Amino acid sequence: MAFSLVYLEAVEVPLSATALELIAGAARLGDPVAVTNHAVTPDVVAALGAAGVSGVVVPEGGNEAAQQNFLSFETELLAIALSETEASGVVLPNSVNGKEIAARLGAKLEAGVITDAIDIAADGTVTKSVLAGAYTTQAHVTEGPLIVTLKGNSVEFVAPATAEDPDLLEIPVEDVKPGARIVEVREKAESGRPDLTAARIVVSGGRGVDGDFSQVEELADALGAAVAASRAAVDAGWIGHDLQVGQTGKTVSPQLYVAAGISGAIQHKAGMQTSKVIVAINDDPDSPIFEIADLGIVGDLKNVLPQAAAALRERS
Ligand SMILES: Cc1cc2nc3c(=O)[nH]c(=O)nc-3n(C[C@H](O)[C@H](O)[C@H](O)COP(=O)(O)OP(=O)(O)OC[C@H]3O[C@@H](n4cnc5c(N)ncnc54)[C@H](O)[C@@H]3O)c2cc1C
Repeated sequence: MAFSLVYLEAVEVPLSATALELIAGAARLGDPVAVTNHAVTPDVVAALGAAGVSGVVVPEGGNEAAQQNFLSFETELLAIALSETEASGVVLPNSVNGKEIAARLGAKLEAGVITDAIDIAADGTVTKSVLAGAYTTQAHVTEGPLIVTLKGNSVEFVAPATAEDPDLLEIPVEDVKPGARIVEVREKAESGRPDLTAARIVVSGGRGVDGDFSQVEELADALGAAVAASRAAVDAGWIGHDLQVGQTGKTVSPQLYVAAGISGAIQHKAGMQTSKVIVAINDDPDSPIFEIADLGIVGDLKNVLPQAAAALRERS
């Protein structure tokens, strides 16, 4: 049987559900060989063997270089592991880092990359859920080994009847020349507001805020709510990406979602339409956001938001 690689970001005993699902995904393509960017203990190797992994690849001499190299170290490690094992594909987690490594590896090897996979078939056909789950598509790479990032909870892991006794291969990773260097790490200041995905109330602003989130924040603070945003507001640089709601942002389902100056594009709705009560504030009465709103206020958010915040403060 041909080999496949599975990239594991962290491996410890017991193996996480994510690691086991990734191993199961890789096993569809071949005999799985685990690759990780740090040294592993014998009990980790044994646990990987029990999960059906036939080989474990780690960097020789540890991963000190990995800390400085913005994932080019991991990319290089996987590229060498691919050439050593002649694996038919690499399965990575569908995380930010997993996708970044997949993209770098694809560019380096001129190989096809498929992200957001929910299934992998033995012939390399990959199933993806797209447009906020509205469609399922199947894709096949046409160049190089298959590089795929697999979403969590999509492939079931079944423990093999017999454990493997994996070989541990330490690969020297050289010549990783960083194109950039981290010069300072600053902790983000706490906003004091609830975490967006756990908040019971969310006040969200879109392009309609026109660069000024202060009134959105004022209403959020009067309600004890989290602040969120549409992608238009995030792309304009008015607020951080971590607060984006929607298909390519966070999915929220609070008791109350206030959408101010947001038109209600399908990609935004994908992240908030299961909210219990939706209040929309928009100056265009024909805006699609009103189709899903429980309460619609047609008006300029610059008038509506401060009035709502003042009324709430009077009550408290
Ligand atoms: C692959 C893909 C993924 C995407 N992922 C996301 C995602 O995760 N999240 C997301 O949000 N979008 C996403 N988008 C973008 C999405 O299609 C929309 O472009 C975006 O949601 C629009 O943001 P908006 O509603 O803030 O802006 P607009 O659509 O421009 O709407 C602004 C609204 O504000 C109203 N308005 C203007 N001024 C005022 C005022 N003073 N008072 C009251 N109302 C006012 C306008 O009437 C309008 O309805 C994605 C798009 C693609 C193609």
